[in-house]
Amino acid sequence: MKIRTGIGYDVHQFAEGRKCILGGVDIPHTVGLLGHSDADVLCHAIADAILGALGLPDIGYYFPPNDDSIEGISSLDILKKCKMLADEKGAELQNVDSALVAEAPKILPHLAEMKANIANALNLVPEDIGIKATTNETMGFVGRREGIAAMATCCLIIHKS
Ligand SMILES: Nc1ccn([C@@H]2O[C@H](COP(=O)(O)O)[C@@H](O)[C@H]2O)c(=O)n1
Ligand SMILES: C[C@@]1(CO)OP(=O)(O)OP(=O)(O)OC[C@H]1O
Repeated sequence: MKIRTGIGYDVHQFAEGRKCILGGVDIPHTVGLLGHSDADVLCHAIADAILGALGLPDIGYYFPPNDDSIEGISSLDILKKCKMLADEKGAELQNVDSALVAEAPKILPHLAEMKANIANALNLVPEDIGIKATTNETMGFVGRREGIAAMATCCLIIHKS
């Protein structure tokens, strides 16, 4: 048995006319997030944390940004793929922890729904999913409201030798 951890980080910029989807929740906001996918920066950081813990290549390897067939893909489906890859490796995901850095929108009112979505995609329970949010105290690109950053960690147990 092996215990492994992973870390993931992602950034998406704000853009007019896009949705602001975080943890699979379409959060009402004046601008949305730009991306080839649904641009769910939180799910992308979590996906990379899981892939890292599995010793696999990163999200862009499995979901190339130049692949037209995945344009607009739901990042919850990306998490489902990560769960499948974990299953194939005999890995049991234990928990995910994460942090969003954004001046706006307010994340707190949506936390429960976000945790439920992510837990559902990964076949975990909401208590296994940590999500924190903080502003960047007006500093840097996040502080200027140009985008959102997310970071995530995870822990898993690999049962196969
Ligand atoms: N986008 C955000 C940012 C923050 N929160 C919540 O507000 C608390 C205080 O944030 P500070 O950056 O001022 O320390 C933070 O702990 C979160 O609970 C939020 O919901 N959405
Ligand atoms: C899933 C992908 C697919 O294009 O999503 P993007 O919206 O391009 O987001 P990014 O975090 O820049 O890179 C991950 C990509 O693989």
